[in-house]
Amino acid sequence: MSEPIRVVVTGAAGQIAYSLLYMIAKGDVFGPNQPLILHLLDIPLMMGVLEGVVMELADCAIPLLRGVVPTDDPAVAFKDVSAAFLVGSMPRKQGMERKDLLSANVRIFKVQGEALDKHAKKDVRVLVVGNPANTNALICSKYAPSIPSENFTAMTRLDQNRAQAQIAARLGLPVGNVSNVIIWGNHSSTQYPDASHAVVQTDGKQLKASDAIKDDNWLRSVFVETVQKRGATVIAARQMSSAMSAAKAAADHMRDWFNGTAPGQFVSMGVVSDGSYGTPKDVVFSFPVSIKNGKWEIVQGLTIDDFSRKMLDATGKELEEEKTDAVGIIGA
Ligand SMILES: NC(=O)C1=CN([C@@H]2O[C@H](COP(=O)(O)OP(=O)(O)OC[C@H]3O[C@@H](n4cnc5c(N)ncnc54)[C@H](O)[C@@H]3O)[C@@H](O)[C@H]2O)C=CC1
Ligand SMILES: O=C(O)CCC(=O)C(=O)O
Repeated sequence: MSEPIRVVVTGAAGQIAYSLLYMIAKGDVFGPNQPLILHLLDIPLMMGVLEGVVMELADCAIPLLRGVVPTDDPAVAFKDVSAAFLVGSMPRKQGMERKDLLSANVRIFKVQGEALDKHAKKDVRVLVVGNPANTNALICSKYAPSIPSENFTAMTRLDQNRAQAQIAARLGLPVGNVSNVIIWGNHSSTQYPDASHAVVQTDGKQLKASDAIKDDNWLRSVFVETVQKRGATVIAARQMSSAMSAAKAAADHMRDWFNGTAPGQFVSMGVVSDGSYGTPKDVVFSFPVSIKNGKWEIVQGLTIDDFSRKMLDATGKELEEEKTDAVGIIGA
């Protein structure tokens, strides 16, 4: 067994963390041979609740979990961490867009960027879950200049998982038979769930998802809108935002980042854009990536048709606007 690594989860007393902590502690993310010490950050008001979470983690009796550090101090929370799940922030309520959370949440990511810069390992891998995730990740990275910007990512894996599930349901296939669905752009209702490069395994053969579905109209309308609006649909049903599925997606994202993707397979992550596919530079844009040796690379050379071009442009424009708003809020 290797030495324990330190992993921080912020918003540790909240709903997503309640599912996520167990997954991390039992080895779903860093593997069955990687012991870890969990750092749990929340706000002072939540320290009583967090104490209960710490008790439950102890009562899970998980051999890989070698220590738990509950705290309301970012300096303690980010000390020497190798991986950071930045969940802590306010979730939206019914009727809000995720960008309405910018004024409440973006300052959190400035403070946490500064704390990561001072206290975390320089190769820390950061996943921002708290909404609006893409722009929060960008701000976090800006305030952590000593950590490479490619170490900051935003979560669009939940959208990817939702998209795979929709295609699997449409074809009556297990979800594991669907791969390479792409989420482009923002984790918002402008995101572009794109099945045009997706593949499915059916009757022992690999097919393009669009050839199996044979309904391009559905793929460009109902499918896109269902995935774009799924977060709001869950809120309307649960009166709370998605949590179990968000935790699973966060675990999937970080596991693939640490372990890599299979040859030919790609996954979607919000990463600082280099302008690939004509997208705006220096916003956190979700792209298809492949991952090897802990490094992601944007998958290049995919065909972008006129429909896709419009969708990429719309979500890119929203990200540029959010960036301007965020800079305004932080500067104010
Ligand atoms: N990117 C994605 O796909 C998804 C993002 N989300 C977002 O994740 C965030 C968390 O959602 P939930 O866990 O359901 O919310 P929650 O309200 O149950 O928990 C949030 C926790 O964060 C804590 N918190 C607030 N400010 C903090 C700070 N400065 N430092 C540390 N902790 C802080 C709160 O005290 C609370 O315990 C929300 O912004 C939500 O919109 C949720 C689902 C999917
Ligand atoms: O939609 C929301 O704001 C709730 C959480 C979320 O981001 C999601 O479910 O996709």
